[in-house]
Amino acid sequence: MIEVPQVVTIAGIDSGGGAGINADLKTFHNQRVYAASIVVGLTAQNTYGVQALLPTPSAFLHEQFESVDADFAIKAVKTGALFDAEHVHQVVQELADVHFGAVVVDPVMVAKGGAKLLTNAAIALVKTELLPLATVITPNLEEAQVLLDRSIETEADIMQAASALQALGAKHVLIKGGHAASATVVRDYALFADGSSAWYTAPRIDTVRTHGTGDTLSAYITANLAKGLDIKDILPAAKQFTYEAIKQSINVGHGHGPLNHWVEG
Ligand SMILES: Nc1ncnc2c1ncn2[C@@H]1O[C@H](COP(=O)(O)OP(=O)(O)OP(=O)(O)O)[C@@H](O)[C@H]1O
Ligand SMILES: Cc1ncc(CO)c(N)n1
Repeated sequence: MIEVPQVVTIAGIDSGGGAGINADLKTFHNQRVYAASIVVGLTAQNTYGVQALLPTPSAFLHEQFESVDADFAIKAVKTGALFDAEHVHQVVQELADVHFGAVVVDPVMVAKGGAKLLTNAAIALVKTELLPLATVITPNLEEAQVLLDRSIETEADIMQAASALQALGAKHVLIKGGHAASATVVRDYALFADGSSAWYTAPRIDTVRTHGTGDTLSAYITANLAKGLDIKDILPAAKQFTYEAIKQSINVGHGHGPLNHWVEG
């Protein structure tokens, strides 16, 4: 029998297939880890945006945690869209009762089309309850600004923001620069638990086909934490994988198209 690392994603489903749990599962498959999924909510969604949301009833969310915990040897977990305060709080409580290993927190707030995937009340709980559990937190620039309630303009601001997120309890911090102003490059910044840091720079790909970029990046990180790789080796590889998945674009959908999860990892 072949041993495979096992992970779980705790997030929302995208009926359009490009983001959320759907992007996670494709990335996990690409990275040859086995993935369970705990569905926090459903979205009626396509590459234009989110048309409707349906959070999972709490009792059923609990059943999913029990089912996954009872059977699998989960080595790493990823959280994505968590919808509202009740669900954030429940996920935090459920995580305390299971043994899912490394925790990657992708504090998803808004979909590419602009729809909110996290209520304002939930944001406060992500900050106070979920963030302290994070082995790695992966906010984009807007998410970092909202979590810290400050504007982030310069690279010095980004570095200070990463320190502030670490002070709130996240072990490693990766701030993603996909939404920054530069038309030529995209720069992500990592601050590690030991205080060292790194910038990851890639050419900006001129495309609107970026549905699920953040999910793909954080799922790649989760998969490779489950394999026991070092975070400092994982992050540049995660960035490269996401870059190729955007660059080698596929002709699917009419809006913010999905990524190519068949690229070599
Ligand atoms: N146009 C682009 N060209 C190159 N790399 C990009 C581009 N857009 C995003 N990336 C990379 O993709 C990753 C995700 O970044 P981004 O800031 O878009 O995350 P996100 O906003 O959380 O994504 P999502 O919309 O899926 O939530 C980062 O590594 C970023 O550098
Ligand atoms: C369900 C879901 N999760 C996350 C995102 C962000 O990419 C999205 N658009 N939809």
